[in-house]
Amino acid sequence: MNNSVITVDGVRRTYGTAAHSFEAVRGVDLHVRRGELFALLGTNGAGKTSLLEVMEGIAPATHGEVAVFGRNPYRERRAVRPRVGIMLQEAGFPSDLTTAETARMWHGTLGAPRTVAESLELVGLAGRSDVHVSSLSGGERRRLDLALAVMGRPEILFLDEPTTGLDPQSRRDAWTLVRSLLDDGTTVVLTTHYLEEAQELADRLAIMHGGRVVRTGTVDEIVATEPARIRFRTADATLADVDLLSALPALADWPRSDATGVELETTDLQVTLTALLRRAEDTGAALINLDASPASLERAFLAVAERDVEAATEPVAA
Ligand SMILES: Nc1ncnc2c1ncn2[C@@H]1O[C@H](COP(=O)(O)OP(=O)(O)OP(=O)(O)O)[C@@H](O)[C@H]1O
Repeated sequence: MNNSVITVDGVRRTYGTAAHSFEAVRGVDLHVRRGELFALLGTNGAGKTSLLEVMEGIAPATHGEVAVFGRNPYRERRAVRPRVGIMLQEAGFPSDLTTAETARMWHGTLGAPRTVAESLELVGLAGRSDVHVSSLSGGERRRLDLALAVMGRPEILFLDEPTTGLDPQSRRDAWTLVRSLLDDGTTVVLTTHYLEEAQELADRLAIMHGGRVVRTGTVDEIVATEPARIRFRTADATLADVDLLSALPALADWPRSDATGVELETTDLQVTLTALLRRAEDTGAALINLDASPASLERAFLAVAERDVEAATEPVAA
């Protein structure tokens, strides 16, 4: 982990005090490597923003340690902040300034920034320079946030739901910009609710639920933790019999069969499917609406949300 630029070690974050406290982050360990895009996914209220704010140095951890470039981002903010770019979920710009005035104001606070024109150009806002922030659309405001976050040529860029509210084309333009920053060596930490976004951009990701990281790895590694599925209907009683189906190879779970059809979960789609097709051929039975689908990041995400409900409702640690 020598190339880690961020390490998070046993981090907890509690809001409020005593009887009214709520522990939003419940002991997280992770690291982010130089030059990678690390995505934080999670259910609503999972603790992504709470954790991100600790990594950004906006808030201290209640317990545990965070190091960014080997320094505490909260206590050593002066050393760390100039090297990072932050795009919050809500920026709150003065609405009576124009886009260009807002960008110029931010420009004045930075060390060796990109020009205002270049920054606005990068996010496709060059043509909106003279428009008041109050007149920008929600998506345009997100793009202005992004322009300011990248203006200081950060080594690490924190993006909290950067493409929420963007239309599909603007979202893809944002991905192109993020990819070009990665090509230039920028490290990116991003939270998102768009699994497609994580799939497109992330080198590694963590799925949070109930204040904890419950899955971490590459997209392929996380998807590999989930079984593939085979579904079909059949008029043949033998093929729908769960006891007989349970003898199929590589099943991950007991087969399910009801009036709507049969569902099989398998750790090896090809092996199970081949055996099923052979059995259908031997008996001459038709497999109606046969559907075989590999595991997906979406399935892994939904499984986390379903299986780990207890983690979310567990009492707060003292
Ligand atoms: N200032 C606060 N005071 C008390 N509780 C808070 C505060 N901020 C957040 N929380 C709670 O902490 C939990 C985690 O919130 P957080 O915003 O970190 O989640 P998230 O994963 O970013 O959620 P979302 O995907 O909905 O944006 C939530 O239950 C939230 O209600």
